Amino acid sequence: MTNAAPPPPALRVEGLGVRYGALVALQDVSWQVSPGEILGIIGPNGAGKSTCYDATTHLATRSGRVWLEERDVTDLPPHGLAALGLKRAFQQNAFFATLSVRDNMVAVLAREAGTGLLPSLLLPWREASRRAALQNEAVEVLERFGVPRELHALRPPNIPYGSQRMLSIALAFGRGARVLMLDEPAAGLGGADMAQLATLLRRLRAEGVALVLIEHHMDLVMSVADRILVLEQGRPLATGRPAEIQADPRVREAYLGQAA
Ligand SMILES: Nc1ncnc2c1ncn2[C@@H]1O[C@H](COP(=O)(O)OP(=O)(O)OP(=O)(O)O)[C@@H](O)[C@H]1O
Repeated sequence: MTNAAPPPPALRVEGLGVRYGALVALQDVSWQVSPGEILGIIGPNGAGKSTCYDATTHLATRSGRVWLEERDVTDLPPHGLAALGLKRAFQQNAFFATLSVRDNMVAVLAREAGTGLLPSLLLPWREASRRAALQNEAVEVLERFGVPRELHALRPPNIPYGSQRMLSIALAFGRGARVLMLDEPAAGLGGADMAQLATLLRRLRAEGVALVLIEHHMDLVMSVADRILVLEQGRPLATGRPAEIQADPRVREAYLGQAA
């Protein structure tokens, strides 16, 4: 038997720290997530979960280092990280409210496909076939993320809330992600939508995507996550498998007890 080295994590962060003036919002936070793994990040309100995302995706001024696979990407800007496959969906839905669901998706796919304006102007027939291909791709991605075809011509504010959340994730994923970071995707979702979300997360994991999930909805995070990191007051409190986290008295005191 050979002792093959384990594959590198899809994303690794080390010693992340963020200050807002005198407030230390995040201090010495390290974690990693592998391809085909779901890491849950939980903690009480104000524990630093979203700040941890901002630090990872370089939306905040921070200390520490970030590696995507084996590449040190600490100094890359957020769009540079996204171009390498580190994608993030935000807590608030963010759409172009005046475009249809499908055209929102087309806009993301077109940006990622990155064809310049000049070829479009000089070769209009090529532009028409490119648009048709993007529209087909948009329909495929939307259906894959559980946004049914009958909603594609509507504007996002006019579709059911559960579909809006799935659309947000589809828009973040775009043409693909190595690492997908979701910030409270289950917020406001009811039973059937929650089940659909859990199925989607498991499917993406099975496809090899590394998922990071900030979530207050304990049933969801405990049922889908492979490992959980608990933050409290900007610091790591515990990491482990869901059952270990649920049994940890420090966590129960800091968070689960409070949530009960
Ligand atoms: N832009 C900012 N300027 C100043 N303080 C901030 C800023 N963003 C976050 N904070 C503070 O940093 C701390 C961590 O906030 P953060 O939003 O990361 O917590 P959280 O764990 O995501 O909370 P929640 O579960 O309520 O979303 C809080 O004390 C918050 O008030």
